Amino acid sequence: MTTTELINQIRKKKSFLCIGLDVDLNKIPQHLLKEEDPIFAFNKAIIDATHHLCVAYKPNTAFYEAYGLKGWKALEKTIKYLNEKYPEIFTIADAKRGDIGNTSTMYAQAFFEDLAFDSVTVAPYMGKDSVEPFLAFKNKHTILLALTSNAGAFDFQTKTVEGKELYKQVLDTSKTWENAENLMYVVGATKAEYLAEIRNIIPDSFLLVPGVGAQGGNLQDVCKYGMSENVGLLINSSRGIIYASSGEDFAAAAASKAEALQKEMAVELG
Ligand SMILES: O=c1ccn([C@@H]2O[C@H](COP(=O)(O)O)[C@@H](O)[C@H]2O)c(=O)[nH]1
Repeated sequence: MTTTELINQIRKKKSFLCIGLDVDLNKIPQHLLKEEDPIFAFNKAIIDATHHLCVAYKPNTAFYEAYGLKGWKALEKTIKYLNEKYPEIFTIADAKRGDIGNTSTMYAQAFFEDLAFDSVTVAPYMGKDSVEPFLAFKNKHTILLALTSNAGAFDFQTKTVEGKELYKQVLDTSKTWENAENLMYVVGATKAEYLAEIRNIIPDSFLLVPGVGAQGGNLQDVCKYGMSENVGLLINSSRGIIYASSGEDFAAAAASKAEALQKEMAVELG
């Protein structure tokens, strides 16, 4: 999907909501456990109930890898279902990959070609040659970790190196890489006060913003400091939406949580 198509979807749906599909078999409604593929059954119900309220879904691959082959198969079925039934949806594999060049190429093939995701999250710390193999894919997006939502972000990302915070070095340096137009960045909603300075460095780039909901980030603050002319935001909520109820009504309950966020987003979009 191109960035222009994503922006059009945001305007049409009045939403820049990304729903995180972080499926934990201990948290999904227990009646689904008798299904042949409980993870896919859960995802399908959530997607069917919420697709009109969001523009993106973000399965975090850890939640699938944890269940071995059956988890990976459920991930494969989920992305295939999204691509076939809801091709207008932007898809994010939250996999946080990145390695030496030839290995990164294989990761990129896995997520962009085999699974056919629109984007993948990538860690920047192995540098240019670890990220450029992802950037080489046309109309695919590499979402680089810039300033993450967790407390550990302060261990390295905000430390000053050669007169500049490390996350700012990531933003500045990555802009010079080949096919940098295919970059987006992760900035945690819990770090909203950093967004104004981040926008000075990358005024137009799309930001994936996790941390609203269960982690306590605030949507209005993110919009105040982070919204760009073309919106430029995908705000993610995972647990806060998908585990709204553990009963038979789980999909409807998820839709109502998603709708509450979508309505707040519509206000922000004006
Ligand atoms: O900085 C980051 C980067 C990624 N994440 C991921 O986003 C979701 C958040 O889930 P919630 O349940 O809404 O807290 C999850 O997959 C994280 O691994 C993040 O939280 N922060």
